[in-house]
Amino acid sequence: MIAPPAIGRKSKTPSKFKQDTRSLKRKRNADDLESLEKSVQDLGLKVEIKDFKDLPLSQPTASGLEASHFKTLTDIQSKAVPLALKGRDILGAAKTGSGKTLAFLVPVLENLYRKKWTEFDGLGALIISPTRELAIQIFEVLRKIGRHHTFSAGLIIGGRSLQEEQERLGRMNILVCTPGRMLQHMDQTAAFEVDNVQMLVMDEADRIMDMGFQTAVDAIVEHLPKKRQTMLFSATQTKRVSDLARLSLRDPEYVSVHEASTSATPSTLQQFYIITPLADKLDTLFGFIRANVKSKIIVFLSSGKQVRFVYESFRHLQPGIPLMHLHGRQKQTARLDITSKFSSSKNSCIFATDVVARGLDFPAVDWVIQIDCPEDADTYIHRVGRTARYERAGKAVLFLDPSEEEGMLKRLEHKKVPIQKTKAREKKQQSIKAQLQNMCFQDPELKYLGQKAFVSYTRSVFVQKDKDIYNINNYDLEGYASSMGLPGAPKIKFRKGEDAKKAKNVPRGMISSDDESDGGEAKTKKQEVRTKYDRMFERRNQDVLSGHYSKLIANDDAGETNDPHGDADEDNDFLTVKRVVPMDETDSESDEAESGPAGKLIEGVGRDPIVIDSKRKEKMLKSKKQLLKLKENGTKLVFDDEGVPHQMYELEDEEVFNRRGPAEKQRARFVEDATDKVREADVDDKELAKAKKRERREKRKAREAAEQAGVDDEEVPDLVEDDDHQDPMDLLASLPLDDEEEARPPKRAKKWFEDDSDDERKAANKKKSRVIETVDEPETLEDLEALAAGLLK
Ligand SMILES: Nc1ncnc2c1ncn2[C@@H]1O[C@H](COP(=O)(O)OP(=O)(O)OP(=O)(O)O)[C@@H](O)[C@H]1O
Repeated sequence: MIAPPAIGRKSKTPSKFKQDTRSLKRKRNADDLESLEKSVQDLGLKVEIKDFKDLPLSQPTASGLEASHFKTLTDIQSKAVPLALKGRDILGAAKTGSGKTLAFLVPVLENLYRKKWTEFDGLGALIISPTRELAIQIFEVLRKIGRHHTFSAGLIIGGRSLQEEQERLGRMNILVCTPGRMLQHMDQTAAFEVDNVQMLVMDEADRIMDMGFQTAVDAIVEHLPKKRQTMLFSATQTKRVSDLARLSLRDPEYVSVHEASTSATPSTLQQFYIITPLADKLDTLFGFIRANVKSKIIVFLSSGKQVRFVYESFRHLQPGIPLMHLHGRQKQTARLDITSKFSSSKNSCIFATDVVARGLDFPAVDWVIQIDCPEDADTYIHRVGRTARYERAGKAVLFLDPSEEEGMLKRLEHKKVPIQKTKAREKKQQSIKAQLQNMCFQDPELKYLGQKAFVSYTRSVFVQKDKDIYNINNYDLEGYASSMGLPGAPKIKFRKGEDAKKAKNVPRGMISSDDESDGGEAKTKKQEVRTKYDRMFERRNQDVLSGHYSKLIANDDAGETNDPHGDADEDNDFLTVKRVVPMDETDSESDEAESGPAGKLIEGVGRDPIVIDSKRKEKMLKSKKQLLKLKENGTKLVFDDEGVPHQMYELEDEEVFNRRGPAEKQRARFVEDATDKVREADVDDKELAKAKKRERREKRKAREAAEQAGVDDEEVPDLVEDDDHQDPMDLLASLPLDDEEEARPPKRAKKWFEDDSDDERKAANKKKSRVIETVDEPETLEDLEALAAGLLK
């Protein structure tokens, strides 16, 4: 300790005093750090620590926790935090909603703090999350409990320009990121150094280690220093997480707090399943939502298209509760907006894909409904984990097709998931089939969406690995299509050997679509007799669907391929029907629709047949003018006196040609003759120009003389040249130059965003204008990052 200044001594100057105070503070901090480090070393691992105040934590973390109202530790926290503070590698597994986020964030802040990490030390901790939403959530918790620290923290999840992110990266001490984006930066951002990273954390590690993310994670880990602390957390510990050699964990501590527990899910969670044939599940779901309008509900579906169809159709049916939808193909801004709206809502129902299944912490969710069976028991556990979080109560219902019951129950039992059978109340059941049919008839876009949803659902079932649960032949697909309001089930051919998990993570565009098999053709019941109504229905929708029609309707002649990316909204390559049509088949769409868009090869004269493999070509064929471009150019012929046609330029007989001398001489003579002709013509032109000039001068003189003499215009012979005789050169000279085109309205620069002034213009051009999609930067993300700067004092 430094002794206080003795009384009576000569008082110090203010600057000297300031210096002393600073060094005093520094010394005290060093002492504090030393004693903190000692406390951490002495921390016994046998005693269970209940309160955060009993942990050897720095003042900034302690006050951050207190300000966020975290007092007592959860089970996973009390086991994992002391170990992690001591620098041990951790493999943590604990039930959903049990507080894993703090279990790694507290050690991240503390360990960097004790290492006296500053902005000059660069990146100290990297936290990887499988989804953007989860990354944002982790970042928010970090911001809350780290508010009194001086570290800088960043969120690297895409959604803004790479360059913008690059500028920030160099300054970050703690990064929360998604694997793909992180890897992109490691490869492309020169100033981004990861050599100093002390801690690597993976939240929802099993998902990150899933197929698809594996390569990205491997590459990231390769960039990181070998000597570091690694922590993996998940709600379900799978074999893959235990396969740790590739992550170079050093003698990791397995912290699995609920291993001995009789259930893998929180005890406050009530779980039910209901047997509902595929063809009835929309009815059952609607009945359920109608009966629970005063609740907060999450409904899980298998694909983005399923989500969109159910959302759009239920919205029209107005069940009496606010509806939302969330899937991976929405823009980042929309996703953030919806997530926060659902978080703050009291009663609402959100339709979602597994993008929200992991880690997301929505407060006070009453029900989790899984209308499409999850791909495995782990996914089931993560989905139901969105309710009954941190000691709250919650309920979950799983819809099972009769064919899925046995297999799924076996899997759940194996994973220690207690679930009871229940039944929907007959009274509450309500069929919405007729309404959906009517809606699809009225709204072709909805019908199209339904077709896509049907296809993506069928595909999702087909690609499932667990054939004990999923067998495409067991489902009543025709009945399902009809329950969606569709006039029939689109026929689909599938590809063999697809992996559902892999397909989920692989980026679009990486899939080849041509190795198809007849494998499991969608089971369609006996061909129903098509009524007049059916035909009318199909015809009515052709205008809107024509572009999509060929992709969705079965075609036995032209091959169809199945893209495993049902989620891809614009997956035009999903069912691509390559048609070969004659060039003049422009009006044949309706006929074709009646008979099915069968592929025909019509050979155009002297030209290859046109293959319609893009929207652009299809559009082109509709316009005669455009079509002309595709046609062969005509040949101009000259007829002689006998009426015999000749080409415009016919080659002279070689002998006649040779008789006139060698080719080189003939060429020289031709050039000479041509030069003479041009010269003569030039002389004539000059003569003519001179004469005209003279004439104009004379006319001008005569006009001036007449004006001086005071003669009326009428009396003067017509001296003004009429337009017909105007000199073409003068006329040319009078035309505006390119850059003088003031009269012409300037072309509007292309805009990729809209501003306020656009509103007025749009209102004026309402009918004509095309909607320009806004490509806004995600506001909430910016806000978040601005807030993160709060960490950087
Ligand atoms: N010590 C604590 N005291 C009070 N509340 C806590 C504590 N730790 C976590 N919570 C709260 O519990 C909820 C769940 O925490 P968290 O999201 O970390 O769970 P999780 O285990 O990561 O869940 P999942 O496996 O679903 O990702 C959060 O709302 C969080 O604020």
